[in-house]
Amino acid sequence: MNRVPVLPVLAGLLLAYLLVPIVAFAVRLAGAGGAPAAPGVGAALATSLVTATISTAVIGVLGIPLGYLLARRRGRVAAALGVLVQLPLALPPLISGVLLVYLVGPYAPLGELTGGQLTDTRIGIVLAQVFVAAPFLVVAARSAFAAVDPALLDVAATLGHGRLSRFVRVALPAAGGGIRAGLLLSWLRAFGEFGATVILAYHPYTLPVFTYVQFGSTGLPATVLPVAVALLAALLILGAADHPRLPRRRGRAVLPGPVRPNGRPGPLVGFDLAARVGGFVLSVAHPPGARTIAILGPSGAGKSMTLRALAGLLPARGDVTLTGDGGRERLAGLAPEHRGIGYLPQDPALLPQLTVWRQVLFGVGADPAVAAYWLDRLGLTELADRRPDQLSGGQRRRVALARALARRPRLLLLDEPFAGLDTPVRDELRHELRALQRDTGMATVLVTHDPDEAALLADEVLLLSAGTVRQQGRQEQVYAHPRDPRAARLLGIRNLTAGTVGAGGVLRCGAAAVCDTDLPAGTDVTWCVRPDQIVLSTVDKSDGLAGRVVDVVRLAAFTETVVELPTGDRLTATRTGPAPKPGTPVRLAIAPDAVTLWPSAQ
Ligand SMILES: Nc1ncnc2c1ncn2[C@@H]1O[C@H](COP(=O)(O)OP(=O)(O)OP(=O)(O)O)[C@@H](O)[C@H]1O
Repeated sequence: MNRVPVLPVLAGLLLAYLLVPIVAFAVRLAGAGGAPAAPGVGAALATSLVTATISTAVIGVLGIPLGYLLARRRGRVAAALGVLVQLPLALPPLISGVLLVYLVGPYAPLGELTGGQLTDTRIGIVLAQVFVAAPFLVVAARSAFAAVDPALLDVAATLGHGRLSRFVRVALPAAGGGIRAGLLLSWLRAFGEFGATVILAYHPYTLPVFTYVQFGSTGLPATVLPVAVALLAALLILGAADHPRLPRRRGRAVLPGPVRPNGRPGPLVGFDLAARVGGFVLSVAHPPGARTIAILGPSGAGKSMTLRALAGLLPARGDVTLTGDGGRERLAGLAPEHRGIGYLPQDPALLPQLTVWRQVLFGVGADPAVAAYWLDRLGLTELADRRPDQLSGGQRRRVALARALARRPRLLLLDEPFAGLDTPVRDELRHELRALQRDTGMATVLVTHDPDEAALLADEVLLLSAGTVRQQGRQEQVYAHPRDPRAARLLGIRNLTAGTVGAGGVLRCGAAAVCDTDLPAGTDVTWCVRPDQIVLSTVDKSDGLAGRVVDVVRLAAFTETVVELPTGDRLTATRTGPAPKPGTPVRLAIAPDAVTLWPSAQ
């Protein structure tokens, strides 16, 4: 049995219902050999075209900012306003007209003030059309602005763009498609407006009012011409709006000679910040003494929030200080556009409509010669005329970096800048950033999950967990002496093993002594040793920890050998030479001073 194609049938039914009256009208018109004359139809059409266009302009100028603000604001007031602006859509237009009489009618204050000019004039028609048609634009603009990636606006702020500039240069182009659709709907609604207009401005006739008058006085035949004119005008406008927009042709970017920015060392960074977002409380501090800081921590620890607070994008109590040649500068209270801080969020947040070259010049005060230098340095010069959708992930991140650097920021904030990139690109970019830090002395705060990346790119490490600092200090110091097992885990330190201090303060693992401690016997501890500090041997020795190889992982530069001890604990040792096969009995020698231990109470 053939199944009925349900969806096409349903869609076809509605389509037929929408189109058949128009087709029937066209057939009738053709059969009659034209439409009888309708004196005044030209003037009515002109009135409708002019007033609909003026109304749409008014709606655009006022409604686009309203849609933007409604999309950006949260809370009950914004939600209530969002509902209220849609009210004219729900009201019968006649009632909208009656309501408007209370505002602009001849006996209302505004009507009296203007000598009755607001009714039965073209102004009256525009007022009626704006009231009824504005919600179409506001609703469309609001959802278009709500869909704009907030990271675009954040980055624009850190690139020096104030509120108005962010609206005009970032939000408007990004929401352009939705706004255009809203403006078209508003125009069409204004063009076809009848109910409110008939109450507020019966004269001069608009096309719908003219048609109604013709129908009432002479009957259906007299409406043929106005109906034909209205259909033609609406079709022409719809056709023009649907016309594919030709891509703007731009010449190739002409880059100036690159100029290397001066290499003055950046400021020392310090901060003491507290913020609350929803139920999450952030409290982070770092004394001003470092130029390159890495923030490490598990997912959800508050790392990105810390960067946003540093950039001024997240309201926070406390202060950020930059200490340089000119003394100590406090940033508290400064808007992000005035902080002079470069910010790279997890997403590169490139503006979709701009080429690479325009992208790197987007920052306020970006120096073209310096921008050309960074494009060259980051291998992007050949890509200067491409748009973001024509770039790879690594290239996009490079562009975002060049864009931030073209403004010569005092401090660069990087939120997991290399996450998701493949290993060669990640390594290349990491080393590029390290070279950049070395060459320019630029201050950076880097958020990362990767302890190796932190070690490569920062002198200081800040370990964050659940919104608070667990440990902070010089990178080598923190790596050598994690404060507790949790900090060790955050640093990616392996070989964390539980044990108990034995007689004479000796820590044993099974029968073998690991190291001496000054702890009383019976103290439970967690101890660790770095994999590269374990010497693994297969010769039959009596000293060291006996165990059996359970796994061998051959990495590019070395081999990891996982050894299971008689206690069931597993230790990993790294070596560069060949590794014993799984199952081989081995001995592990550990220098006592390579062991770090923490009493379990910590
Ligand atoms: N708008 C919000 N409302 C409520 N809680 C939020 C909001 N934004 C973030 N959070 C919470 O704040 C905490 C910190 O978020 P943050 O983005 O700083 O984490 P993170 O350390 O950068 O994590 P990741 O490494 O996964 O990016 C998280 O627990 C998150 O769920």
